Amino acid sequence: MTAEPEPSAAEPPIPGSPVRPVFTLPKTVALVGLMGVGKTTIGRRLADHFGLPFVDADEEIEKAAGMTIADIFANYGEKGFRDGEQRVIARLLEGGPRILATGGGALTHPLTRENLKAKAITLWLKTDIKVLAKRVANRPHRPLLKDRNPIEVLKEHVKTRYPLYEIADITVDTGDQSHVKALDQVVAALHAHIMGAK
Ligand SMILES: Nc1ncnc2c1ncn2[C@@H]1O[C@H](COP(=O)(O)OP(=O)(O)OP(=O)(O)O)[C@@H](O)[C@H]1O
Ligand SMILES: O=C(O)C1=C[C@@H](O)[C@@H](O)[C@H](O)C1
Ligand SMILES: [Mg+2]
Repeated sequence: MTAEPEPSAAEPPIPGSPVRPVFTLPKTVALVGLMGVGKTTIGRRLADHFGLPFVDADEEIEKAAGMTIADIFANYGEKGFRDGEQRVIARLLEGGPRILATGGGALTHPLTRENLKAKAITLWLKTDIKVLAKRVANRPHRPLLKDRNPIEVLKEHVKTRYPLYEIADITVDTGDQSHVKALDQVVAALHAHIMGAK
């Protein structure tokens, strides 16, 4: 599959494209949800929309550890990874508003849940696991999928993680739509949330 080009801040709006509301985000927006749902790719577009910095917890963990996520899992196990992830997310929640893409399992750590809930607007990106299974197939960098059938892993995650994602302030089901449409949904949901909170 060819990756979609990342949006550029310098690009003019496409004539006839939907006009998205522009408003200010009072705090960091943290995207949570299963692997492959779009936290990174929609997160980048969301940051571009608001002119805010984008940070990806998975990338920051790799930078901090000086190794890939697969190697962290191999050397320290999932528990070691979650502890590192907890510290990195705590650091990323300090400072001004930004868009934060979390890792799919970040909310399994109680301190990460607490911290995200206290310091960010949490937004659960959700879509059918059949769509996710197609997206994550043949991507060897996710250690939890190594030698496993993606749909089986995703079914397990629905059972164990959906109750955790339910703590999110906002839920957006993006279906199998394009990134552009998914971004519109996310911006509209944030707008409604922030207006409702005023
Ligand atoms: N709404 C969408 N429409 C089309 N493709 C999408 C959409 N969302 C994500 N994808 C594609 O699915 C793949 C995974 O997306 P992405 O890396 O953003 O997921 P993620 O939630 O960050 O996953 P992880 O938890 O593993 O980091 C990418 O190839 C991305 O382009
Ligand atoms: O769903 C998960 O537990 C994971 C998702 C990825 O974002 C990475 O954080 C890592 O591969 C673990
Ligand atoms: Mg990601």
